[in-house]
Amino acid sequence: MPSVTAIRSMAGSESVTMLTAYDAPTARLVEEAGIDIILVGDSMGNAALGYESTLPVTVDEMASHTEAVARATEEALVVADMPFLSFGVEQAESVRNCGRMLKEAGAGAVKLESGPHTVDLTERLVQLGIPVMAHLGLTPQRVNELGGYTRQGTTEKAAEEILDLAHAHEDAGAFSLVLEHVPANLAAHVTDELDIPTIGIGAGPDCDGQVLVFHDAVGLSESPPPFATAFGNVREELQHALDGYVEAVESGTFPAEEHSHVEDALDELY
Ligand SMILES: Nc1nc(=O)c2c([nH]1)NC[C@@H]1CN(c3ccc(C(=O)N[C@@H](CCC(=O)O)C(=O)O)cc3)CN21
Ligand SMILES: CC(C)C(=O)C(=O)O
Ligand SMILES: [Mg+2]
Repeated sequence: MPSVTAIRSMAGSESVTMLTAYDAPTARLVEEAGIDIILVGDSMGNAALGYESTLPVTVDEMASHTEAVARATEEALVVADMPFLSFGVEQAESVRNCGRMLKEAGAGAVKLESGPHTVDLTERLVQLGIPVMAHLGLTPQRVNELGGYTRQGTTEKAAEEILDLAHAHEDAGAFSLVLEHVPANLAAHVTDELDIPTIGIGAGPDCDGQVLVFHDAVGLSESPPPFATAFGNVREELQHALDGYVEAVESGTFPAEEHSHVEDALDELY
């Protein structure tokens, strides 16, 4: 795994690449592509577990999927995305939940959807040896408060708040910062101001790195966010394969002779 120190040192020089993965075979593919960081995102709530949002994802689910990803990963840094209310209620409980991801699940760091309430927690986690990736801008766990997945930091006041919180989390010891669905000029400014790398999603081209949800990036999502780009059409490929399977079974062309074994010893009997 690249250390979080290696990731931190990429700020301003190399591009940091990050993608989500929620299972072992996906993690293997993502790693083979040379991705720096694999995020076991709580987006698995909607992308893989069939929930409407990320809110129902549990600590046990995150630990289980992080374990699967970590087992399949050798080179990339594995980051566990802490689910809604797994942190922030009480500090001791937050620390234990985050600690589990390193101690039991094999992650190298955790990500917290950040706000004024995560500054002290970030500092405490870093003190204990739990590296923290911060996340500002659109924080989807606040969807009920926000009323939708809308662009954040669009007024001077909101932009200043994001900049201040970015500084506060860097000072608290976060090793990197995700900026989600914010204006490109704000993201560029935050990137300029911080020493730690910024990793953008819907935040323009001037962050130190980029992240996307795997399903969006490969063209598997039915309704990807407007800021995502599909670099392939995996959904169509899968549909084609599945249609082919159904067709072959129904028409009797699968299994063919080469997929079957006739046992000579049984030939006389049956
Ligand atoms: N597959 C997937 N990709 C993601 O990037 C992602 C998830 N899932 N789940 C958690 C959050 C939710 N995200 C989203 C989802 C929708 C919009 C979106 O459609 N935004 C529109 C409409 C906003 C509104 O009015 O509600 C926009 O124009 O901003 C943005 C980010 C990003 N995250
Ligand atoms: C999109 C990234 C940043 C995320 O938080 C997730 O996948 O859950
Ligand atoms: Mg997330």
